[in-house]
Amino acid sequence: MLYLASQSPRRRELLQQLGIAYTTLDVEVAEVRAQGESPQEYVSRVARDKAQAGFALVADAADVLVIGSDTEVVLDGEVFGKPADAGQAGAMLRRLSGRAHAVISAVWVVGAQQQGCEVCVSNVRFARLDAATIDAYVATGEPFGKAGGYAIQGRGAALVEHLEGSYSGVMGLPLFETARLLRGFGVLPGRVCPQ
Ligand SMILES: Cc1cn([C@H]2C[C@H](O)[C@@H](COP(=O)(O)OP(=O)(O)OP(=O)(O)O)O2)c(=O)[nH]c1=O
Repeated sequence: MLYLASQSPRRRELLQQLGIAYTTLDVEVAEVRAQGESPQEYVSRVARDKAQAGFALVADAADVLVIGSDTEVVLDGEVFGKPADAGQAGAMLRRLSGRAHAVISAVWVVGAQQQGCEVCVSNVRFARLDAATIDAYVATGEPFGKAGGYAIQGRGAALVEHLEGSYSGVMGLPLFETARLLRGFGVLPGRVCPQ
């Protein structure tokens, strides 16, 4: 039985693209970067925490696998989570304007016998945004609940000049990496051949 430990509608929608049956679990984990933790270590740890919190809810059932994922925007070593209010959203978008940033997405699969993870890093360059563009975008409400205060799958697409990496990873669940991981657990058939 496959579970997705996520309340994110984007992740639920993305996982459906792989054509596998799964059930969602609502988990709440603290997203606080520990001292000395690199952005990548932090994102991976939070994704693992989510998968493990989900696993704790269903561990009694047989053959359980739980997916957990986390996505953060990173600029100059600083991790941008989800903006708490319009002021924070505007400040994040001003920082991202005219520059490239990394979007790190980690996915963990946790089972009783086995666990594994993949981390996906994409590079996103924003166009230079004037104050009116930022204010109008924040006013749409789209930045809320999104790492870095934008949604590439929504109106935020108009801010993104260039993407190198994984579109699904930026959106919240890197599907190539997730599928590769699930093949390793026998949830999907076949395997990805080395180059
Ligand atoms: C950069 C970017 C992020 N996001 C979203 C994906 C994630 O939902 C969110 C990052 O927050 P997360 O903390 O990774 O996830 P979440 O709290 O929304 O969901 P859960 O922990 O229950 O799984 O930002 C987009 O939808 N589009 C984007 O372009």
